[in-house]
Amino acid sequence: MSGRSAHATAILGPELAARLPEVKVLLVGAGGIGCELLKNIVLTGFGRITLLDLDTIDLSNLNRQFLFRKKDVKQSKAMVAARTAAAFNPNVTITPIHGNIKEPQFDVEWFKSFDLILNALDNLDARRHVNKMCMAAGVPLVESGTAGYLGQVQPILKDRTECFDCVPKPTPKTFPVCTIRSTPSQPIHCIVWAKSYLIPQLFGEDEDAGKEGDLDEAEKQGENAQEIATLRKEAQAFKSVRAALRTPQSGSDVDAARLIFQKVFNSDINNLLSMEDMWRTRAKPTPLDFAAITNGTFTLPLPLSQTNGAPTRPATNGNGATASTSSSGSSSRSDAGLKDQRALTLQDNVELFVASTNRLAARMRNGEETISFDKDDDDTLDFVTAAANLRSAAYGIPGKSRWEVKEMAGNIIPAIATTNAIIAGLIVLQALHVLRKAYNAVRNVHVQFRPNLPLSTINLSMPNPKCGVCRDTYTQVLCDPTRVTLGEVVRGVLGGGDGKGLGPREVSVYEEQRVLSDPDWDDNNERTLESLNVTRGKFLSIVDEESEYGTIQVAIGALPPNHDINESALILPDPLPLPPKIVKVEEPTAHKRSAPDDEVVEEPPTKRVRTTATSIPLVTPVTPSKKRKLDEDGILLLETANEMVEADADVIEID
Ligand SMILES: Nc1ncnc2c1ncn2[C@@H]1O[C@H](COP(=O)(O)OP(=O)(O)OP(=O)(O)O)[C@@H](O)[C@H]1O
Ligand SMILES: [Zn+2]
Repeated sequence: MSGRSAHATAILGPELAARLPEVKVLLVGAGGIGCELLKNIVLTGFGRITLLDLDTIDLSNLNRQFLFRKKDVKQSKAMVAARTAAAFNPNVTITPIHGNIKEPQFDVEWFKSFDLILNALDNLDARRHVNKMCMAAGVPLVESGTAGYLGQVQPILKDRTECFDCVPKPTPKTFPVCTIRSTPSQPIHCIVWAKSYLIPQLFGEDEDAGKEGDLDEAEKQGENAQEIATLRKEAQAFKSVRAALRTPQSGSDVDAARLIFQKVFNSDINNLLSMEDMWRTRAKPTPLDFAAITNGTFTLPLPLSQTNGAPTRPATNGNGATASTSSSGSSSRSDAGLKDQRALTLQDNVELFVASTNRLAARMRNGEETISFDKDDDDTLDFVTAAANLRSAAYGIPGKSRWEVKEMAGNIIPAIATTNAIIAGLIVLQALHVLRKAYNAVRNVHVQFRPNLPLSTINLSMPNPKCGVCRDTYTQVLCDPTRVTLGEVVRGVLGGGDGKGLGPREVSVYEEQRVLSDPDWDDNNERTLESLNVTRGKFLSIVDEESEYGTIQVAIGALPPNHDINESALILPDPLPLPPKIVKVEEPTAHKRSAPDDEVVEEPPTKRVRTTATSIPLVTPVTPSKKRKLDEDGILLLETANEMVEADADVIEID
């Protein structure tokens, strides 16, 4: 045997090796795992690869995403990775797509065009989406993820294994709103405040979007009324500050920044201090004085070594370990270590606050309508670092370096190239088992931080019978959503019964968490799918009201390009779906769904809420839009103290 594929043929066997060039594989994500994996599959001999990623290359990717070079920064990850890896093997065709996997054109039909899907993603939302599409399309998926030294590979085969949603995922870390807004006690509280409260207030969409709703709710929940009133006043005062940021500067550049500083680090804190009750059991914060800090005369009541702003405080590195620092006099900065890892003095933080505020204000004046936090956007990261550290100083909380703030605010664990490489190798091994249909060999594999047992494998579990994703019955209609109505689709899919579909039954219909109809409410039945925003790539869930049959998930696809306009605008599946009868079982203990969060329903536009807990996974809580936005960032502001979560658990979300 000779030639490029000799080794692969020897290892894989001639049959599989001969198939690989024809296998159509979709790789979703060209980041840390994606780059390693693309290299692996190209070299293994996969011949028809579609690579999809929505992002462009960032400088911070270059340490591990080795298909990229500095000259590629800001270019599409998918395009550059495809170009680089294509050169590794002349027999490969890589089709790059610069796009979001959730876009409507990537519908079930499109997923069906692949033999295998490989996920190399970094967020739950996209993973859950691909999982559902694979369940609908019946295509095997190999799911993966890493977090620092830890990693996991999970092959997902419809009806044979658990799907990604069979086991509830931990919900992101949450904090009570009052801890964030008035009584922070840890650096993370100040970071969350800067990132999820101050930035939206100053640079977000609408001055009071959501905030008042948060406070109304907090009041209803019996929070301290005086505190709420103070927080309300605080929110009102933001209006003038927002205006200052958006109007062309007349006076000194420092003006707008100083105005914000004065408000948030002085007046607001003074207001809170006026509420004596609040400070009976906790240390009072200290209002900061802009002028005194800049001219070096400001002092904090707490020992400086314990707080940020300490002139000779040891610098901490990214792992929280202390690094050696210069101790040359009280006003010298610690220039030891990288710029990002330097401990910042109070003066440094004020300077950084002014500079970053001005940069952000300039962006707003140059036409950026809103700015939100992005860990890779230096201006917002500088702003959050400075604002969080200043707030920490006021509250006697230790400060954090820019590097640490980036980690904490971005909910990130530093990626380790080696873990990604190990995981990418394991993905290929599992993918080959799947292609061989060697289902007995397929395993969940974990990479763990245990030197004597770095890898462990787990036999695959059967699907969770209660899973609201993989236990549903999937079908597809092809239609023109501008011409077909909800009623037509639902009636069509249910069919006439007698072996031709389930037949007319009492059903409720949903799109994600939105109720579109139920047995007592058919207002939407004559509306077109488009008017209900149910378009290509989305699913209609038809839920049997009697809970006798499983849920039908109807994927909405486009009519074929050659479809005659005079023909029906709806092509129904043939045969019609026949969901299985639900076998009523006692609540299993091993596979509990993650109530109560999963059971929360979003209020539909019609003010109807679904009354029964069904098999659809419901993860979006009832929230005003602002809170929703924060949720997406991985952080929830809770309204009541009894929703309190353990205060000192870490906030890192492993996804
Ligand atoms: N919905 C999506 N559609 C397409 N690609 C996605 C989607 N969500 C995430 N991705 C991609 O998945 C990849 C995940 O890679 P990785 O975890 O290494 O993240 P990264 O953004 O490159 O690195 P870091 O987050 O550490 O800066 C990223 O390239 C990201 O753009
Ligand atoms: Zn499942």
